[in-house]
Amino acid sequence: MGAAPGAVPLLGHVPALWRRPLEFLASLPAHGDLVEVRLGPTRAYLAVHPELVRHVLLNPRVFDKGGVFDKARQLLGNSLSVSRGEEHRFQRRLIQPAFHTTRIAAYTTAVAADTRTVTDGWRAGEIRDIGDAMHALLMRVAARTLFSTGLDEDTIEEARQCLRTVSQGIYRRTVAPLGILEKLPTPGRRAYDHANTRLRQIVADMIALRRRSGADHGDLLSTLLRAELPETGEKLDDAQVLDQVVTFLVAGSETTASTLAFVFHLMGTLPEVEQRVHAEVDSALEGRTPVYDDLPALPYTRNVITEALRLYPPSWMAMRVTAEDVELGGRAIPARTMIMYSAYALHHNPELFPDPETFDPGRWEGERAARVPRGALLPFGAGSHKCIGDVLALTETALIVATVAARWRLRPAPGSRLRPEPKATLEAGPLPMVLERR
Ligand code: HEM
Repeated sequence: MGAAPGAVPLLGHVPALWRRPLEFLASLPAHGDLVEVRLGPTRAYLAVHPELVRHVLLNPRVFDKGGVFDKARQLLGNSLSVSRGEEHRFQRRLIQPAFHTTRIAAYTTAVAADTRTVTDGWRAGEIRDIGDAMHALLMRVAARTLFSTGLDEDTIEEARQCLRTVSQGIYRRTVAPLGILEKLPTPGRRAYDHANTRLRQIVADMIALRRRSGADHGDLLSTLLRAELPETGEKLDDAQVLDQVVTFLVAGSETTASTLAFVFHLMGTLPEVEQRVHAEVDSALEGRTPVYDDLPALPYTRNVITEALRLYPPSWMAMRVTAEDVELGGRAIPARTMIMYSAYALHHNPELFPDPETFDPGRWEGERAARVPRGALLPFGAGSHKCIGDVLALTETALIVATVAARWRLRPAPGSRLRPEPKATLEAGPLPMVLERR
């Protein structure tokens, strides 16, 4: 157990966390398994060792999603991501079947077609920002997964703009940076309120429409509206479904879009990786658009995605608050102490991943994959709050990568450089890429 160096008077490590959070977090494993970080007058801890992180995440009663999540609740309602204890168990049991693999195969039947529709609008030689392009595509895919064909183009684009504003607003009001600066006046409050109201209205309209028609469209919304606990027959009411759907949009869109942007950037800068993906996609698909059942034939593509999630985990940091006095990593920690864990710090720790800054999809093959320590790879968290959308996100990502890679080669525009931006999610930042037809 050690303390992070470089605390400044009064603010402690807040300036370091605020100005260069990724570098700061990645530097902490050198100081112990549990590292003390000073947030102004408050002591917080970063759990560094994967077993300590697991211990924190597998004991949600003691390491509670308190504090910041109370604020998130005002914004997201009492949905899966913010509920705790009994309420969370109830919601998770109701909702989990909606994310069963058999459902995911059905939700994702149109991913490749949607990707084709979007990329058919691309022109060879033009330059597009890959982050923007993937966000727009992902929003279309998310709308289809949730609402089948229910949303028109303009509304999807409007929802996307609202979602951007809402996600950034939630981040500013809850996490950034660790609740300290949240007390400062935040510009754009009105824009946030407007975007939040409009986004919820769009989703509420879809729910009302679906209730009136009563039809099962086989999408995520239909599944949620019909979900019921077998023993009690309890269901979610419309307000609860609304909160869950908005949460899925907030939790699932930028994370998945960022992953895709990183994957295409990495492929564009590493020709040997790109060639292997192209060869695999060409031989597995032979010109067809991919579906869920094709994914087992794309193992290298999956490893590229896993390795991108390791190097640039969209959910780069999260936290818990101790509900009582506890011992962690041999240290007595009082109740109401913030315990952080960072997928970024884990994934960039040379003790866990040799040569951590190197993009190496081969880490996920055979023997080498078996040598990765338990809990070292954590892009989707762990325990009862583990990402419910993990398989959906990986499926959508693989289908989109395969569909795009079958026809396009994306090259970084001259002079562009990757500068990951740790915001609500770890974003790829501006990344103009030149589109070339294969
Ligand atoms: C690459 C894409 C994604 C990444 C990296 C990601 C990451 C995560 C992580 C790390 C957590 C746990 C946070 C914590 O421990 O506090 C989480 C929770 C969650 N995610 Fe995801 N996620 C992704 C996509 C999605 C998608 C597509 C959906 C839904 C459609 C989704 C819905 C959720 C929900 C509802 C929770 C809260 C679960 C609970 O508390 O029971 N995520 N996600």
